[in-house]
Amino acid sequence: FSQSLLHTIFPPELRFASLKLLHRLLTYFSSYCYYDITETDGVNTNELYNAVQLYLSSSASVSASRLTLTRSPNSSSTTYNLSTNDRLLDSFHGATVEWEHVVTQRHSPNFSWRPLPEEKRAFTLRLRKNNKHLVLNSYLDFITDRAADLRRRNQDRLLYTNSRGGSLDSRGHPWESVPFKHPSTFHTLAMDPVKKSEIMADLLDFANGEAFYQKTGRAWKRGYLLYGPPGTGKSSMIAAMANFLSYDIYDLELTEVNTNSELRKLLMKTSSKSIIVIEDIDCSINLTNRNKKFGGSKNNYDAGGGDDGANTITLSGLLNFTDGLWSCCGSERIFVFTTNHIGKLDPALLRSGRMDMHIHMSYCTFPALRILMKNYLDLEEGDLEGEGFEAVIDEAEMTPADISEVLIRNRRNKSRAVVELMEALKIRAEKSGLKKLRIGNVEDEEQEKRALESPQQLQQNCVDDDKMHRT
Ligand SMILES: Nc1ncnc2c1ncn2[C@@H]1O[C@H](COP(=O)(O)OP(=O)(O)OP(=O)(O)O)[C@@H](O)[C@H]1O
Ligand SMILES: [Mg+2]
Repeated sequence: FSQSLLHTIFPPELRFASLKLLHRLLTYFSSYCYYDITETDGVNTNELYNAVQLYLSSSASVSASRLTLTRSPNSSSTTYNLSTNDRLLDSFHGATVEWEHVVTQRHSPNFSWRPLPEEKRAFTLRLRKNNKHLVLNSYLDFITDRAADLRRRNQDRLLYTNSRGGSLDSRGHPWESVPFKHPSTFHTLAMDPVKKSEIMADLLDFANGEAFYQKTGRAWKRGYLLYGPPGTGKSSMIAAMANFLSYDIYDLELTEVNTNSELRKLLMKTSSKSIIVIEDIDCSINLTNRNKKFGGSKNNYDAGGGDDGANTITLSGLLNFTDGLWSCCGSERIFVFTTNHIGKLDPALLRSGRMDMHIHMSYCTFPALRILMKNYLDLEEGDLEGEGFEAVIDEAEMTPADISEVLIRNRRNKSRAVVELMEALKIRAEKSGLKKLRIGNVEDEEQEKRALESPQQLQQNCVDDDKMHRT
């Protein structure tokens, strides 16, 4: 009505100015004030938007009349969202507020640095002016806490990966995510119980240690290095950690990252309460020389700090990622590196304070075997006594993965499982005993042999040796 009135009264050049004035007047006399919480601030995603969305989805499921329901692929939880431009009333400490979900089409600019989403989304919060102090202080904090709580309790945790190789999705995220549903827990993890409870206590200490980290001036993060042969449960351990603390996992594929600055950007886009994982760190990139640029020319040396202009990723870039100023954007982060060969790693990665805990995932030990037997076959401690497992298990050097293979195969017949496992262990123990014996003897006998044997015989021995090693 006012608009058409304006059109008739004012000449075109004054219309815009008078419209603005009218709007101001209306705002001035209105008893409400409005807060827009947009999905992005132009560059970064707005955490508050996500928090409001989650918070409203919990109360929306009961009180709103029209909702948008979504379920992402593989997820087991439904998300309720306010439909486009729909409203919802909420009350906080006796004050009533109104939320509206505003979605508008974006007029795409002719030129943009990166793809922008087609729609602009925002929540608008309307409340009475005299309740303003409530919102600015406690209501928004309340929503953020509540959302974090909800996320942890009923939403699937997420497994993120940077497999897209540096390109961003339509919302500007470098990470892709799927719901994380790995069933591994500390209960199912077969390892020395004492070491296991040490790790669990360490994790709990970390998660509850905000005040401690604050007091000591340390960034609230922790690093674990898991090392050991393949199939000893390094990946299972990471899943167990995530399930234990209810953290999200960021699985960082280093080979997909081209520059140090890309690495930094990836880090900036991780959320708190998360585990950042780099698997097989010795294989991802050649991390032997701290100063050398990988893939770049050999004469090219990095000054030591993270070099932005470089087209390659360096060890110092990686160290800055875990350790430098950037590592504490956000908080409550756990870094986990895994490797099969700890000897191949640069000492810079191993020095104290960098990776707080080095965890050796060893071949299956007797206490670990007991856990596997209990989980796979429901055999109690007493059932294993007198079977003689203790005598061979350490010698056999079988991984928990190998052992669980045997147990799965025979899970319907417990006694056969025990017998078959015993056989397998004995064979392996014999072999590894033989191997050790040979290695021990090789040095003493080598010269003697050389003197006695013909060149052909010597060659044959080498082939046999090689086969033995491979088996
Ligand atoms: N300690 C363990 N406790 C229980 N199960 C285990 C353990 N170690 C291995 N397994 C079983 O073996 C499989 C392989 O283990 P996992 O992927 O965790 O090994 P890994 O150490 O990460 O190996 P890689 O070095 O090859 O990545 C798992 O699916 C799991 O079922
Ligand atoms: Mg693994």
